[in-house]
Amino acid sequence: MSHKMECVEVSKVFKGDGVSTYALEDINVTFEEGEFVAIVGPSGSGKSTILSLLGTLDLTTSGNVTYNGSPLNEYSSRKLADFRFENIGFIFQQFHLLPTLTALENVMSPLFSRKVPYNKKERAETMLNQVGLQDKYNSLLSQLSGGQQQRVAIARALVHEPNWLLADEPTGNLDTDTGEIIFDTLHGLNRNKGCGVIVVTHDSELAERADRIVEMKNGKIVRDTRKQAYA
Ligand SMILES: Nc1ncnc2c1ncn2[C@@H]1O[C@H](COP(=O)(O)OP(=O)(O)OP(=O)(O)O)[C@@H](O)[C@H]1O
Repeated sequence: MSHKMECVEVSKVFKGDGVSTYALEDINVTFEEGEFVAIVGPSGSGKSTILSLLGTLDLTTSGNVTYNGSPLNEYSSRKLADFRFENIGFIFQQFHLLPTLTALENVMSPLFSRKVPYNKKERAETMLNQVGLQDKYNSLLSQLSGGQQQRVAIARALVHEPNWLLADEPTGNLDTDTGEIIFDTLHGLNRNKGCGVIVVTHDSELAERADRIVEMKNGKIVRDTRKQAYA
């Protein structure tokens, strides 16, 4: 099975107070299995919206998002939840972690209600090791720095070994050096695990490190550039 994701004639309209906003307008784009993609563009251009649709956190107004050719609009909400668990990991600018739990508990949290054929604690420890937090298993989230918290968020997003990691401004709240470490962590996971990464960023220097840059403006893709593999 291929893990190709595709937007086919996708539009997303938000209606409120009698005003309709086209967040996305007739988007056609394909993301190939294992790609490392940056989505850039001005504020309000539709970057977060496309990420939400790819991750099935929201539905299209028209058009379809397909996974391995299968249209996600036709999935029941239960099937979508399973689809997300199997295929999608999310990270956000604000981490969305639980401050009163430890790093290890946060990483294990997506597995709490799931039956899985592996040891949950060992899996969570492996993930924390991969992001360089092997000495922080039992630290409370509130005791960690912003960069460490984001690394916990990455470990949590990857704990179920998704085929895609979708990241919305994961370096937005961090200083430049920490942002680079986070970006390099994502890159390493992409290279070593073959997990596709789509990252929304305002930072054009970070975006330059991706294999492909998709540029958005006013709900449309205005440029799509692929480059040589990251050295
Ligand atoms: N829930 C919503 N209700 C109404 N309008 C929305 C909603 N979400 C997004 N929009 C509108 O859709 C457009 C695209 O928003 P989106 O968040 O995708 O942009 P963005 O490129 O991610 O911006 P930023 O870089 O500021 O996060 C904007 O005009 C925004 O105001």
